[in-house]
Amino acid sequence: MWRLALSAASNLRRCRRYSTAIPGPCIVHKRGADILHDPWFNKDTGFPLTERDRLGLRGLLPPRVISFEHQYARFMESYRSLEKNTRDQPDSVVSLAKWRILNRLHDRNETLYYRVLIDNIKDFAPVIYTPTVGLVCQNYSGLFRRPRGMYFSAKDRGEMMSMIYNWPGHQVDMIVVTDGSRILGLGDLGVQGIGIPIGKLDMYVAAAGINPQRVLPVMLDVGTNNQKLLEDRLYLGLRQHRLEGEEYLSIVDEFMEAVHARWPKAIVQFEDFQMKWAFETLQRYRKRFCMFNDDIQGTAGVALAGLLGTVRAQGRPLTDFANQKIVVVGAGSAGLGVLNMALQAVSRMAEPAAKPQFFLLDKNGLITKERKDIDPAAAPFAKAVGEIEGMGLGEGATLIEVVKKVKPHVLLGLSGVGGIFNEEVLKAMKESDSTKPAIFAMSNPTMNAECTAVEAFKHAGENVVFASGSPFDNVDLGNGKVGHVNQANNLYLFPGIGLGALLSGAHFISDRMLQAAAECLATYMTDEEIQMGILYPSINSIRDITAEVGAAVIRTAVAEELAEGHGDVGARELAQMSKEETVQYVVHNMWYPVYGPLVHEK
Ligand SMILES: NC(=O)c1ccc[n+]([C@@H]2O[C@H](COP(=O)([O-])OP(=O)(O)OC[C@H]3O[C@@H](n4cnc5c(N)ncnc54)[C@H](O)[C@@H]3O)[C@@H](O)[C@H]2O)c1
Ligand SMILES: O=C(O)C[C@H](O)C(=O)O
Ligand SMILES: [Mg+2]
Repeated sequence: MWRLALSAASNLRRCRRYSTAIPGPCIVHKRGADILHDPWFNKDTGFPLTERDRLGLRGLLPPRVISFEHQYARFMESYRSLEKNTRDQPDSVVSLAKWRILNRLHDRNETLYYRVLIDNIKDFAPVIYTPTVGLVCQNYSGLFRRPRGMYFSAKDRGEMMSMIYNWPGHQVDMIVVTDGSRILGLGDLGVQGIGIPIGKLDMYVAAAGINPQRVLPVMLDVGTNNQKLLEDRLYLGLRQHRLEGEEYLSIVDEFMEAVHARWPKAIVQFEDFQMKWAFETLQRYRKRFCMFNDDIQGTAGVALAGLLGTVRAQGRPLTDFANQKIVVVGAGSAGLGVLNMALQAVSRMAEPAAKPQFFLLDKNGLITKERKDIDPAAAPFAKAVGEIEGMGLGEGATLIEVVKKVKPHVLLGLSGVGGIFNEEVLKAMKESDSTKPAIFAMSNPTMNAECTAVEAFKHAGENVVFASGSPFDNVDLGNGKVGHVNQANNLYLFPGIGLGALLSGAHFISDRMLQAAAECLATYMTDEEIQMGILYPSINSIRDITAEVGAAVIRTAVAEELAEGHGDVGARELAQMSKEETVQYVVHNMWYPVYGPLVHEK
């Protein structure tokens, strides 16, 4: 039954390539230059003669028809020559030049753009995503040429319900929204933070096969507290300090209601909100809308999968996770998200009396119950002083003191502070109680990483398991040995969480759906890979892992009776699918960039 629905769905999808959600003839209603200027329809020199004739394109293009493959090769050639020609220039200049050439293609021809992105994801992810996206956000006002996505500002109060209809796409499946208040580890970048939703949604298209016509990057511009930006004459956002309290929430409320009114089934991913609003909005909306916070929940799942991998790497059973001493540096949305999920995992796998050995530090050092004005979200992880004074530790102990005294199995950074795992701290990790100590320097972009891969292997020893949020090259340890670098980045989960939630039709995203996503990622790697220190799959197989994660999310939604189905495939059909069939169903729903016909053949 669902197979029928599947083939109907895939026919419809082919049709949708050019006709949005409306079934019927796959014919473009635009003509002439309007088609060439629409990146969704544009094929550049690839329009066949029949289309040139019938769509009023004759004479608007050079006469020779160039195949898609040829166009692809031409683009890659210009990209490679740009790499060659900029070899001696500073990294930031090269990165921005690469971003520009990709962005220009994105603006002109989406089909070709997404194909080169999918096929070269390992090379291009660092350009459209972390680390270059950070640089792009920092320079956004100067780089701005064409708008992408939607901007709702504090000045739009009361107007959002009508503004949302200004978006030209009929259907939106996936929205990534930010208020720009904590962009990677770069702080408050105001309206310039729009680069993050754009980059995340590019990953949604590449990894999850979300149709690019159905994605919507959103900036909620409620002002900025970044004085430099407020004084920058090129700054494109509101020149006012950030709204606070109820004023702030009323803007986010209005936006969420407008989105829900127009696209009730769209998934909304909150991204790079400062901690207080990250937690507050998650709590406020998570049962009312199908939404999640990637920095809290996506990051947690990826980190947990990596942490379970480090237990396997030590040759220990997974239940030993409960005994791992984990030092988390950074008590923000990401660090607390990780600890909350790790706590849930411990309580699932260990004796009820098991006491997780988590140590949490923020900018004021080790957090204990003696901490004044402790953030309620951090309170469950604050150490009782009696528990640690025997180790010679107390409130506010420094990172080096904690590492020396605790001898942790894992040192995990989500602090946003570059280089905080300095030589002394890394050397202290040599005394870890683990045979394979793990160092996770998860802060982004690269310059904010707590340490580099080279530093970790050099100072903490060659047997460490290393992961970073932004990519580093593997490290040559000499004698043919390689120090493997893992990218512990939420990109391994958010596309599958979003796609799984969408296809399940669940009206909210439950903890168990998120746990299923993390467990799926954790079990993806073989023992052999794990032994080599490889905790996550290659980013080249991101579509594959996303299909598995998406299926795990759907199956959990079904098991929890939250799934309502999507399109032609109802809850009952989802429930009848085997695990493999669910994966196939997800794969079938992934959009893939090819030039489709724009006119009927006669
Ligand atoms: N790899 C990933 O997938 C991933 C996901 C989410 C966030 N991140 C990164 O994590 C970082 C933090 O994100 P967040 O949302 O939690 O930010 P946040 O602002 O909510 O939290 C930052 C935390 O770090 C602490 N901190 C600051 N300076 C410190 C110091 N010197 N020593 C110890 N702690 C210190 C702060 O007190 C705060 O608790 C960012 O760089 C972000 O890019 C990475
Ligand atoms: O954007 C990323 O690369 C990961 C994460 O969401 C972050 O905020 O750093
Ligand atoms: Mg983020």
